[in-house]
Amino acid sequence: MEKITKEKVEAFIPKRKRDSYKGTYGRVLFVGGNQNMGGAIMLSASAGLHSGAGLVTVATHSSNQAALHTRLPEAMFLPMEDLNQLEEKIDSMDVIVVGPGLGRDTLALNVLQTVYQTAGKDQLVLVDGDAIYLHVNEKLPETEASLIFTPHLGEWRTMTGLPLDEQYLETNQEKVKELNAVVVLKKSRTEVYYEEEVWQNTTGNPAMATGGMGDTLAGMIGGFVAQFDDNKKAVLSAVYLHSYIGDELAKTQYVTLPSHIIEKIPFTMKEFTKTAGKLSFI
Ligand SMILES: NC(=O)C1=CN([C@@H]2O[C@H](COP(=O)(O)OP(=O)(O)OC[C@H]3O[C@@H](n4cnc5c(N)ncnc54)[C@H](OP(=O)(O)O)[C@@H]3O)[C@@H](O)[C@H]2O)[C@@H](O)CC1
Ligand SMILES: Nc1ncnc2c1ncn2[C@@H]1O[C@H](COP(=O)(O)OP(=O)(O)O)[C@@H](O)[C@H]1O
Ligand SMILES: [Mg+2]
Repeated sequence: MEKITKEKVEAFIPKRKRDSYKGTYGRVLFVGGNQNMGGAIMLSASAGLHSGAGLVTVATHSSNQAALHTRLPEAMFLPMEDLNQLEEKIDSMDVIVVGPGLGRDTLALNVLQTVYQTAGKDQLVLVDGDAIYLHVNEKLPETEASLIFTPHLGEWRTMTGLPLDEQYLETNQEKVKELNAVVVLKKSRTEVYYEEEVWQNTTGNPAMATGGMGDTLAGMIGGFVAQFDDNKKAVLSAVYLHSYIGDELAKTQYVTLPSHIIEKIPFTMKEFTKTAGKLSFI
């Protein structure tokens, strides 16, 4: 098992190109947030934007529209209930993050079915939160898209049937192979199962144990894969930076809110490119 370290992540984060524009940094669609959990998808989308995604659209329940526009004017809105609009939008996206606060009802299932059916082989779908639950418990069409799952230990138990005390590296690897996907197994030292490789995070702390923290990580991963050339480097960097920021904040904060992490993402990315205090592009 390889460790994700600061030195590696410093080398992974790309410098922005002088001749670039928002389209260069990816189009990301965030899908989730029912009437009770709009905050989950807003945190996720906010994390994606603060991570550098060029264009962010949020497909969420209509009741969340005003809150989304108030909290995150940079994001575009799409009513999640309109499956035709959702299908049309998916076509032009690079990355789709689905699941935070999605719920588990019929609408949620229809939304996830639409995402799986519509996403193509050049697209990447990150499956988190309630979308993991639905993936395991409901009948869904095969998708052509590449998949990243981001389960916490409870969700991984649901996905694999493995009780916590049987979740060894080897048993996990077998399950990952069956899934044919990348798995980010979230815990105090998060593990990334990427093809044959397993990476272990070296940052993170219990001040981060706050609702919405995983939604935030999903958004960071979505934002990073949309703009990095290499998906593996993107996933590893997001996992590391999310918890690195958590560790920095925990030096002065007893508890860390997801929105505190989100605010720090652009500053920490700048620090990691070792160009702090300079306007440095390539
Ligand atoms: N502001 C918002 O809108 C927010 C919305 N949110 C949204 O809520 C939705 C449901 O997500 P969820 O993770 O809360 O519930 P669920 O899938 O039922 O899993 C719980 C089960 O797993 C277990 N378990 C959990 N962690 C574990 C661990 N580390 N190690 C071991 N076990 C662990 C846990 O165990 P227990 O706590 O009972 O001991 C229980 O059995 C999702 O869409 C999410 O995005 C939240 O993000 C909050 C903020
Ligand atoms: N004790 C801890 N040490 C390190 N990281 C933690 C700890 N508790 C929670 N986290 C991190 O917080 C996130 C929790 O994810 P998740 O349970 O999906 O949150 P939510 O669904 O509420 O957004 C994960 O990234 C996990 O690694
Ligand atoms: Mg979660």
